[in-house]
Amino acid sequence: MNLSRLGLRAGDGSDPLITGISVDSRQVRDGHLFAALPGSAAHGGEFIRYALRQGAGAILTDRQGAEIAAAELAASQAALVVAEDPRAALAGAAALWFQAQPDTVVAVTGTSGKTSVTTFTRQIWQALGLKAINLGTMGVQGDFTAKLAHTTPEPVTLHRVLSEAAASGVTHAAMEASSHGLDQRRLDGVRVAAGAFTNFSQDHLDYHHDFDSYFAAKALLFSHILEPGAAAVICTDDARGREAAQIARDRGLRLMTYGRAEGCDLRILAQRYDATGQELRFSLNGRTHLIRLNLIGGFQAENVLCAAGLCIATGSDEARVIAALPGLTTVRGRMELAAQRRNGAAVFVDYAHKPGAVIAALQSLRPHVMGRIIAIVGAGGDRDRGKRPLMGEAARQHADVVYVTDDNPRTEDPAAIRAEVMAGAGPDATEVGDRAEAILRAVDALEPGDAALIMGKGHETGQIVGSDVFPFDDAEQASVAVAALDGTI
Ligand SMILES: CC(=O)N[C@H]1[C@@H](OP(=O)(O)OP(=O)(O)OC[C@H]2O[C@@H](n3ccc(=O)[nH]c3=O)[C@H](O)[C@@H]2O)O[C@H](CO)[C@@H](O)[C@@H]1O[C@H](C)C(=O)N[C@@H](C)C(=O)N[C@H](CCC(=O)O)C(=O)O
Ligand SMILES: Nc1ncnc2c1ncn2[C@@H]1O[C@H](COP(=O)(O)OP(=O)(O)OP(=O)(O)O)[C@@H](O)[C@H]1O
Ligand SMILES: N[C@H](CCC[C@H](N)C(=O)O)C(=O)O
Ligand SMILES: [Mg+2]
Repeated sequence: MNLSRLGLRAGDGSDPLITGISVDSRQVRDGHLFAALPGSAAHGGEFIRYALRQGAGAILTDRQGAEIAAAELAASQAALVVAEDPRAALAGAAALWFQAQPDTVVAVTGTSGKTSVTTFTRQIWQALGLKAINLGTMGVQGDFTAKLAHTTPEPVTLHRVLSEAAASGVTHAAMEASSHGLDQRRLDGVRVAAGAFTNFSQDHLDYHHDFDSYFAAKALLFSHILEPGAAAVICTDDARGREAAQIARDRGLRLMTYGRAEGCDLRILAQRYDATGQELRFSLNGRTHLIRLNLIGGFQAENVLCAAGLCIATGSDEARVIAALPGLTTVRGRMELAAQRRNGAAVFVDYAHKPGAVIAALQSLRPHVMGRIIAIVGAGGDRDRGKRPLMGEAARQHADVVYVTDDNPRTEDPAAIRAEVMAGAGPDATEVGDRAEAILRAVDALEPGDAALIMGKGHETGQIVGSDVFPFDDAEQASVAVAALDGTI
C-alpha cells in the first residue's frame, strides 16, 4: 500500500510503497513506515537512525522528532511525514492498513470494572449466538484469542488483532479503553458503536498528574472517539459519571444511564445476597425485572447492567439480553470462587491491588458470608509505596482475620514490603512471606460459614521475584490447599 493510501503525505511529495508499520525501531523491516512518537522516557526521534538502518521507507513523526534526526533524514531516501499529532496520524494509518474490524465494536472506560464489563458483554453476545470477543487486560478472549501486552494496545497491534478477529468471523467486540490508551490516541482509528463509563476513583496519578486530567482522558471516549448518533452507556451514580453524561448529550450521543439513582434508564432497585450469588431487581425504562446472578459482589450487578446496556444500545433484542444474564459466569480473578472446603467454606480470588479495591472487594463479599472473612493481602514491589499501609489497614478494618504475604516483590526486598503492609494491618495480622503457605494457612483456618479472599493477583499466573517469573496462580493454589487439607479437589 502506498503512503498516501494511509492518509499520510510526505513533505517532498514522494509516495513510497509501504510494506508494514512499526512503532518500535527494533521491529522495522525493509520498506516499513516507522512511527517515531514522543515518549515519556525518550523521543522516538532518537531511534529514527536505527529505523533507517533497518530499511525504513518512511518516517512519521512530529517536528521535534524530525529535528532530532535531521542529519540522518537528510542523508536518506526515506519519505518524511511530519504531523502535529503523530499518534493520531498513526492510529488513522493503522486503521487504513488493516482495514477490517468486527462490525460492532464497543469500548468501556472507567477506573474499575472495564475487564468485567467487556467480558460480560462478550458472554451476552455469545449467548445470543453471535461471534464475539473481549479485548483488554487479559488479552483477547472469546471466539478469537490472542495475548496482549497492554490493556489498550497501540494502534498497530490493536488493528491487527481486530482485523484478524474479523477475518475469523467475529462480528462483535468489546474492548477496554484505558486512560493511557485514550490519552495516547490508541483507539482513534476504531469505529466504535457504543462507549461505556463505569466509575471514577484514584488511579494512575503518576501518569495523569491530577484528577481533572485523568478524567479528561476518560472523557475523550465521548467527546472525541464516538461519533454523533453512537450510543453512550454511563453510570450516573457519581458526579464524574454525570459530567460524562453531559458531554455525551452535548455531542449528540444516544445516552443510556445506569446505576442506583432514581431516573436511571437501567436502575438497580434491590439486591439479595447468598453464598453463591445474588438476586437482582432492576428496571429498564420503567419496567421491573427480577433475575438471579451467579456472581459474587454487589458491584457486579452494575457491571452486568452496563454490559446489558451496551448490547441493547447496539441492537440486540432487549428480552433476549435480559434472558442471558442469569447465565453469566465469573470473570477470571474477579471475585472468582476458586475452591470450596468440604465444610462448605469458600475461597475467592480477586484482583484488588489498591486500597479502594481492597475495601470494595471485602465489603462486597460481606453480605454473602455468614461467618468470618479471612483476607490474604500483599503489595507489589517497584510500585507506589504509599498504598501499602493503606491496603493493610483496609484489610484490618474490613476482614476478620488477616494474612500479609508477598505479591510480585520484583526488585524490592519482600520483607520490607510486608513490613509496610503490616504497619497498616496491625498486630493481629499474621505475616507469612511464602504466598502458597499463606494461602494454605488461611484455607486451613476456614470454619463452616467462613470465606477466604485472596487479593492482589486475580488472573495473574506468575510471581515476579527480581527479574524471574515463577509460575503462580492464586486459584490453583487455593484448590491445591483444599485438596491437601480435605483430600479432594
Ligand atoms: C507510559 C506509556 O503509556 N508509555 C507508552 C508510550 O511509550 P513511552 O512514552 O513509554 O516510550 P519511550 O520508552 O519513551 O520511547 C519512545 C518511543 O520510542 C520507541 N522506541 C523505544 C526504544 C527503541 O529501541 N526503539 C524505539 O523505537 C518506543 O516504541 C516509543 O514509541 O508509547 C509506547 C508506544 O505506543 C507504549 O508502548 C508505552 O506503553 C508503555 C510500555 C506502558 O507500560 N504503558 C502502560 C502504563 C499502559 O499503557 N497502561 C495502560 C493501562 C493499564 C491499567 O489500567 O492498569 C494500558 O492500556 O495497558
Ligand atoms: N463496578 C465496580 N465498582 C467498584 N469496584 C469494582 C467494579 N468492578 C470491579 N471492581 C473491582 O476492581 C477490580 C478490577 O476489576 P476489573 O478488572 O473488571 O477492572 P478494570 O477496570 O479492568 O481494572 P484494570 O484497570 O486494573 O484493568 C475487581 O477485582 C474488583 O475488586
Ligand atoms: N497494573 C498493575 C497491576 C498490579 C497487580 C499486583 N499483583 C502487583 O503486582 O502489584 C501494576 O502493574 O501495577
Ligand atoms: Mg482491565
